[in-house]
Amino acid sequence: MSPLTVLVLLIKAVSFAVLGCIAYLAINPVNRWKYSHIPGPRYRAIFGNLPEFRKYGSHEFMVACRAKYGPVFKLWFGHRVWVVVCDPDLGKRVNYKCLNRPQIGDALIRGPVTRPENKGLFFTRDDVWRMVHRVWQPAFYADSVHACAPLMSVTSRRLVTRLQGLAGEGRPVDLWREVGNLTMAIVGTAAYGIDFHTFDADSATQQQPAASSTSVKLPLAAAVAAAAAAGAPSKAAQAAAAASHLPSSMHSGLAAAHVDVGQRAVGAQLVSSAQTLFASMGGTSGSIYQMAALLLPDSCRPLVAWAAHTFPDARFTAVMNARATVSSASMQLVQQFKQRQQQQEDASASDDAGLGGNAAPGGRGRVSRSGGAIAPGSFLGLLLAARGGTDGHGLSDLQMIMQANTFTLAGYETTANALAFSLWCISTHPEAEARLLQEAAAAAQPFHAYSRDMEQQFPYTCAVVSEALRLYPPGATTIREVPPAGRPLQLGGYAVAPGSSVFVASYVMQRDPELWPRAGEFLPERWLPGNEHLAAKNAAAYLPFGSGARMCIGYRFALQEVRLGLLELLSQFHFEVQWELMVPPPPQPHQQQQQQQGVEGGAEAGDKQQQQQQQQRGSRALRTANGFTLSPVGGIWVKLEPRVPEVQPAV
Ligand code: HEM
Repeated sequence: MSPLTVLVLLIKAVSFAVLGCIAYLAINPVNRWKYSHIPGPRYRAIFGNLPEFRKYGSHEFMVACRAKYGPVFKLWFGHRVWVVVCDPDLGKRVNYKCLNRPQIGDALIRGPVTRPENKGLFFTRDDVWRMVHRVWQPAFYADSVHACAPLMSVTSRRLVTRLQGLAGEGRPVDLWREVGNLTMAIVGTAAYGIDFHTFDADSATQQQPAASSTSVKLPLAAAVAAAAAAGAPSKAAQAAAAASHLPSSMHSGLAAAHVDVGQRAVGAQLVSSAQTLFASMGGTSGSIYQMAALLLPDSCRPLVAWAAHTFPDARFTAVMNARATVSSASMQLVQQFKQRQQQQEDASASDDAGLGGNAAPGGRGRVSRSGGAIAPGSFLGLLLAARGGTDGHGLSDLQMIMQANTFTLAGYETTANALAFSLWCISTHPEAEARLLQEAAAAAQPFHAYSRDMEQQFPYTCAVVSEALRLYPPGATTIREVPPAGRPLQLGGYAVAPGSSVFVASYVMQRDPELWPRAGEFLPERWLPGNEHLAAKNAAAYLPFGSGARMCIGYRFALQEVRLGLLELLSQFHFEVQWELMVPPPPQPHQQQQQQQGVEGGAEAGDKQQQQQQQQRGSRALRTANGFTLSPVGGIWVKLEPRVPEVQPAV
């Protein structure tokens, strides 16, 4: 055979292989057959239901699918199938029966962080999850959380001071971003005992209204050049480099050159990086590579990861930089903590026994443990004291960094969204605002003094938060994987195959008119005694923090933070929503159908007027996107109106 013939044969073979792959992806025979018994929208090659997710948001598209297909249906995310459950009892079954989440968050990650023992709590599985969960738990015992109440109030008041300054300038502010500065500051003090300086005028994240808010300022652009010239990396730098997928020399440079947890700029860097990471994790928003990794079968992931790391686009680079920033900060926190620990051990070796090796707030002194609870700022002490790492002794630097990353990110985004949504609900419901103010005014300050009995002392405030979390759950779905080695999971008459990804659609259930009286209305009263007629018809229809063993570990902490933040902020300001700066919601699938029917059927003038009114009301709604979390699109723009005590509304 001549070389030319071999070449031609080779080209033909490769062409056939490529065409075969494309045909396989387009037809997707295995998944279509495997899930053919479950109802849902028709399969569309390559993209699946991605266009609908982009147009309406996956959460609103699920609402429409629930109405059309019933409580169990499937959706197509490219090649992949999601089985979606919108029934409270079935949802509970999924969350309680399945322990693990599918590995959907880290499609392009390479290196040691992909090892099961190095994942953050959210993505750990099986025995590693059990070990890591046990390590985290004391930080969220009731006593540990109550101990954080004063610093939550004090930090909220620092935001009040910042907002007072901004109010003087008279320009609108994005409340969502402002409360993001607050929740990141609380992570700093409550978890690490460190002031991240998120409120400093020269540090706090600057905001622009919707049109320009999509551009992300990269905090590391300047540092990368310096990083490249960095010297030999430390062990912890190598660990952090692995966590962020940058060469360790570069990472050690990043740590030295740019991210310094002792510096005032760190707060803005962390907030900006967290925003970049969450914005990219939605599946419909990240880089082209992230999208491809989610749409294509698992077998294509190594190829996509190779392409992403070899020819990174701007968004992928931004995500990598953001990961580097967060990991670099965690790395320094761990290093500093260990140094302080060592100094303390040297200074008082005789005190060591029985104290558990934790640091007090800010790393000064020792933590007092009562009933297993820990003092604020001691999270790293828990990690350091942990046993059960890979060598059976303790957690490695990389494991500690990954857990710290998870605390920082999980503690920032969801809580910021929950507080922003609560403030938005109150700002658009004056009667609820008046009632909340009345409750706040009746209590002696400081609010945090009541942290142990918030529900007795501030029932209406707590009801507002519960109702905001019902309408706008930052975790709009919980996700589980049917155990790959087990039997199919029976869900409402459908056998769901082992290894399937199942989404429990909290957002859909929490707004379902069959499950909630006056489901679409913001009615805090439904959470108060005497209003049982407004309560959920099935308690399992409410799961803003998930359910089962994998439910949110930080729920108590988050509720306390949001309630105190709400009281502190609302006692000082009325927030006037700036509608002209808000991004209007798109027509929803069901509304669009109704409109089309109206036009085709030659609707009367009265109907048109009604439609217009509906549209106007719709444009006064809040546009949300469901990425990794549910968040307000383009922010929540308000004018700050400081309250003057004598004009506080009387009820
Ligand atoms: C209002 C704020 C918050 C909301 C709405 C929220 C919601 C959720 C939801 C829905 C889940 C998944 C539960 C499931 O799959 O059943 C979750 C898990 C988790 N949350 Fe939160 N969360 C909030 C605040 C926090 C805070 C402050 C932290 C603290 C660092 C935190 C840390 C975590 C972690 C580590 C997990 C994974 C737990 C595990 O898998 O064992 N969350 N959260």
